[in-house]
Amino acid sequence: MVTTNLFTTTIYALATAPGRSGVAVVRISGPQAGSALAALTGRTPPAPRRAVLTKLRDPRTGDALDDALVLRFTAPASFTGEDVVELHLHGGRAVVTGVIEALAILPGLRLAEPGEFTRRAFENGKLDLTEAEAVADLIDAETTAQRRQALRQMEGALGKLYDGWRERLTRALAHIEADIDFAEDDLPGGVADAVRPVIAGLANEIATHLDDGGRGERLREGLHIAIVGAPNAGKSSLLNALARRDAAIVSARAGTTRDIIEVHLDLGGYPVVLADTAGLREAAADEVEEEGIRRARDRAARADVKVAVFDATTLPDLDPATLDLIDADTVVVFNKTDLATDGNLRPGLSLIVAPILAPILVSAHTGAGLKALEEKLTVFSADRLAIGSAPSLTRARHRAALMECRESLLRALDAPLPELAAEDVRLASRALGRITGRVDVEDLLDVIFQDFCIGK
Ligand SMILES: Nc1nc2c(ncn2[C@@H]2O[C@H](COP(=O)(O)OP(=O)(O)OP(=O)(O)O)[C@@H](O)[C@H]2O)c(=O)[nH]1
Repeated sequence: MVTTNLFTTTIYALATAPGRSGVAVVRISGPQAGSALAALTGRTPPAPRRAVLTKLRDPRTGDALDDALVLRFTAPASFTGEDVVELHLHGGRAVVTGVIEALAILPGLRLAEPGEFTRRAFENGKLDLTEAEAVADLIDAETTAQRRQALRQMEGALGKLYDGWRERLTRALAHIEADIDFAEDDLPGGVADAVRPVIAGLANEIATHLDDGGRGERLREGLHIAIVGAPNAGKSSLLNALARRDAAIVSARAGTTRDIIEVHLDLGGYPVVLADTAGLREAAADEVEEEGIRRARDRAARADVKVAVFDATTLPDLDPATLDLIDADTVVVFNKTDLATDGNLRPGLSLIVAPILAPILVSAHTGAGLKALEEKLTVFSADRLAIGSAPSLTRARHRAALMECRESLLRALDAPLPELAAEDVRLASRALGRITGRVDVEDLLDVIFQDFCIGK
């Protein structure tokens, strides 16, 4: 990775959300940042890291643009590693537009691309790639658990773990290469006994790290929960009650929901994508409903957790198609308990015997039992998403690189010649280096940083 200042152009962008706000921050980064500030204030820039209230003027007309708080950081002690200026403006549209237009005419300055500030921070050696990704995750974090994971990764937890592994591989490689250089005879034989446990141990650690149920990736995206059940069981009503808004259409006509309806919820700090699905029945009214049922089954199969809804008024009959979908990842719900009788509930409850599947009695109409349902879903979410003491990988690209690394290590252990083992260890080390961006990642950068917004 390059650690000197690479860029000759200076970039600027609104770093806060567009639109009207109390304060809007425009960020400028690059060698012209200080002179851009001088052009707007008509004075020499203030001392670094001291907030100063100053008048900003259009350099062409002298027109006052704002009374702003300005802050300057000098390279390399800044977020990007370059000279950086932050203009804390009054967040009116005309103020922001005036300042952006004034910056646009200054020589050597241009509007930043999405993610370009963070990309410069990476390219100037201020962040590794996992930390840069965590900046995007922190900005996107909608729940407490997501924020915690992003902060931990931004502070370098994942990068340090992979760098530590890479260091161990570098030492193992040196050992293998020394064996090759100093071997008296050209005897066949793979990895020396001294190095073997290091490589095998690391392959095991990587396997454990990979075998985490995808919790880091799921925590970023949200746990997928699908509500399934017979037509008219009250699935849409339940989704609306949990979302506290009318996201799905409710009607007394069976087969109302035809496609998947999704809502994003925060359940006890965990992000959840709750999906309403078409009611399961054999005889679909038409091909649209048939397709809806196919999608419902598909969603149920892919969901992390299912909520199987039964209409309590039809107990002790249990819809067989819904029963079929129940497994250990299912929360069973008897809905419409406001209408159900003892004659329905008592025999109904005795039907589902596994304690983990104990039905929760709810009424989407009165709200009875919804708290218990939310609590149960929160327990399921915590079980699948809670972050442990070791950091979790958070992206498919981390997973792919770690699998590649592990495969190379296993090959190294089986290699018939030390030269071949050395090559495999080199490949393993390179796979780890690609996660943190320590080696040849030029092709990845556009993909990674395009997910950022402008100004980040
Ligand atoms: N009394 C009572 N009625 C309910 C309850 N939940 C749903 N309903 C009614 O049951 C009917 C069907 O509700 P929906 O939420 O549309 O059921 P659904 O399972 O989504 O139906 P499909 O879209 O056909 O699969 C509507 O008339 C609702 O008002 C409940 O807890 N109590």
